Amino acid sequence: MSYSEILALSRQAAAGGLAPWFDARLKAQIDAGLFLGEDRLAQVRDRITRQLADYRTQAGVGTAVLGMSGGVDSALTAALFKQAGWRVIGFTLPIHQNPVETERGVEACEALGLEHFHLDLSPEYEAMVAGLGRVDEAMPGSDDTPARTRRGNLRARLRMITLYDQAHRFGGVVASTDNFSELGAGFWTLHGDVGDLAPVQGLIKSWEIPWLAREVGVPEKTWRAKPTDGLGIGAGDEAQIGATYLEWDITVFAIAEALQQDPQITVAGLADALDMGGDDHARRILGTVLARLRMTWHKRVNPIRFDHPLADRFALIDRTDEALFRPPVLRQQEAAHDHQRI
Ligand SMILES: Nc1ncnc2c1ncn2[C@@H]1O[C@H](COP(=O)(O)OP(=O)(O)OC[C@H]2O[C@@H]([n+]3cccc(C(=O)O)c3)[C@H](O)[C@@H]2O)[C@@H](O)[C@H]1O
Ligand SMILES: Nc1ncnc2c1ncn2[C@@H]1O[C@H](COP(=O)(O)OP(=O)(O)OP(=O)(O)O)[C@@H](O)[C@H]1O
Repeated sequence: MSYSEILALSRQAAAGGLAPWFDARLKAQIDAGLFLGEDRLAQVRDRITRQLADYRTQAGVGTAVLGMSGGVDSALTAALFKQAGWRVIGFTLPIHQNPVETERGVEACEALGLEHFHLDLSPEYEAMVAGLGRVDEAMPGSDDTPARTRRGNLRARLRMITLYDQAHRFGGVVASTDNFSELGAGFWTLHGDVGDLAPVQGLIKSWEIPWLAREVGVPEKTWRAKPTDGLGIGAGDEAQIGATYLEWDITVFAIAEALQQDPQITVAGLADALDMGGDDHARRILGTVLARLRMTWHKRVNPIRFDHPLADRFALIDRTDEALFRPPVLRQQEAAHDHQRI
């Protein structure tokens, strides 16, 4: 795998390359196998496809619906389902969208051989914003970041209402398109972005997502596109997150490495443990990453569950499902076995 390939696919090269600490760290992480080589990524792709195919036959469900935004995550997710033999139905659901994004979504449906529906949800969105205005004038009236974020989340949730309705109509499931970088950043909307099966949730956005997308036939225009939430909140994902996806992924891996070396490490001790010295840019990005992780931990365990005070009810139902009902591809033993195979 080439270092320059990672820089190109992550779009970091176009942004002027990496600052010194990130550059050195990326090279070390490539050597340590944290950034997977292309042969390993091909195995990852095959395993995900196999799991999706097994789930399809074992769970007795073969149709997936998903929103096609014109971005790489949805196109890759659709392609993986399709390769695993699913019927895949892509929905372009613009809400005051830049038409270029919608066109890319349509093009990806065509290139990947998906069935396609188009439904402009702008009127429904406007009605909802106006309706909320009856209890809260900020919703239609304010243009500050909190109001824009709330309206953005509303857009994501309106799409999800639509997709769940259509999944029911077709007797299928909603494919989830979220990735590992977004998971860490809390960069998705609760009850807006997360569907039923999430095949790319473990993959990093800077490298694994675009690499796999290119491999499985997602149009180049899409895997090269600037990542954007398309929710009208800010100027693209990276501007909103405060780091490029490559910087984000390197930093998250570095924090995990530091924790592995010293499980007692504190947030205050991280910059020194990571040898950031006087590199202000690296320290600033580390601060951004830590702040986002801290602000969003709860989203990653949503809903926060409080067990029965006198009995372990969740373990009880989990053991029952695992022993009697869960499709074999998801059972712990099978997953562990499958893990060893690759
Ligand atoms: N301590 C706590 N414990 C448990 N739950 C807590 C909580 N604090 C807040 N919450 C809950 O969390 C909610 C906030 O989370 P949420 O509603 O998700 O909203 P939010 O945190 O605003 O997350 C959405 C962010 O993701 C971005 N996004 C959205 C959609 C797609 C994409 C994309 O690019 O793919 C990105 C969007 O730009 C925005 O920055 C609160 O309203 C509250 O209900
Ligand atoms: N206009 C849209 N039409 C249909 N679905 C959409 C639309 N916008 C967003 N979505 C759905 O919400 C998910 C998250 O949105 P997001 O904008 O992050 O797209 P993406 O596919 O992740 O691409 P990227 O982040 O690279 O732009 C998408 O994957 C898609 O399933």
